[in-house]
Amino acid sequence: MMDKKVLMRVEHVSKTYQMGEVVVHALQDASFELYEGEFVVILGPSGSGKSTLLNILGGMDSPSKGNVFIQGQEITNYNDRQLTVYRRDKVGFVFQFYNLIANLTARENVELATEICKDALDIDHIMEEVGLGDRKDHFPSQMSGGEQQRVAIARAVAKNPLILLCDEPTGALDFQTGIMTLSLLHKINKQFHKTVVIITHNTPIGEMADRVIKMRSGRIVEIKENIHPLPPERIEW
Ligand SMILES: Nc1ncnc2c1ncn2[C@@H]1O[C@H](COP(=O)(O)OP(=O)(O)OP(=O)(O)O)[C@@H](O)[C@H]1O
Repeated sequence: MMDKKVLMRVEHVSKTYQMGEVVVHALQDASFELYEGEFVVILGPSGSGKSTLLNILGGMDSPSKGNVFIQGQEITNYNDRQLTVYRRDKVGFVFQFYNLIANLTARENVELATEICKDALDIDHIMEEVGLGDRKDHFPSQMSGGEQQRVAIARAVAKNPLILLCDEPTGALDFQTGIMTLSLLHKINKQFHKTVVIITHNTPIGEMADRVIKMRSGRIVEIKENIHPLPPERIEW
């Protein structure tokens, strides 16, 4: 990384769930920073706390302990209204199963997301950038899984967020389409200088990241920097 400007800081964050008599430690004492323009993969097996961490980063959940900052502002102090604005304007979400609205076209899906946020980018430009310039008027059911995921990525990017949070974005796709999706996220990361965070249990995806945060049983067990991240096209699983 040339310029390591801190975008987010996570300090001693824990999350516990009370399940009757049992306390589940979903996340224990996580601390790390995310830099501007960085590509980060959070890697870990099922149940290791990845979604819990991503939900906290995205302001969808709050920690039981610890503090989270974005650009020096503490989001763990935000009230509900401030959290709504944070999720709406600052964070782009990409999910495993796309979560598109079935009765809206690709373009309308993107448009809807941008209508509620402040600094949205030009929709048609973004649709071109994700390779859907000629598919804008298709409905989700008329598109392949990979195309639907590209709409979801366009929707997240068009908001012009500070950070893109992606939850198993290749989880529902075959290998080839998965690689194309990762290439697109890589391009968005470089071209738009957006911080991208992917959570996955798929180890090889870590090879394309600037840094890999490894989790096990609710804890960060390793943070590894890749001096030479692999181009997504060279990843295999
Ligand atoms: N709302 C909840 N109530 C109770 N326990 C929860 C809740 N959410 C998560 N957990 C527990 O916290 C732990 C971490 O879950 P989390 O979903 O963060 O893991 P994950 O790494 O994202 O797993 P997966 O890859 O399967 O989604 C698990 O033991 C899970 O059962």
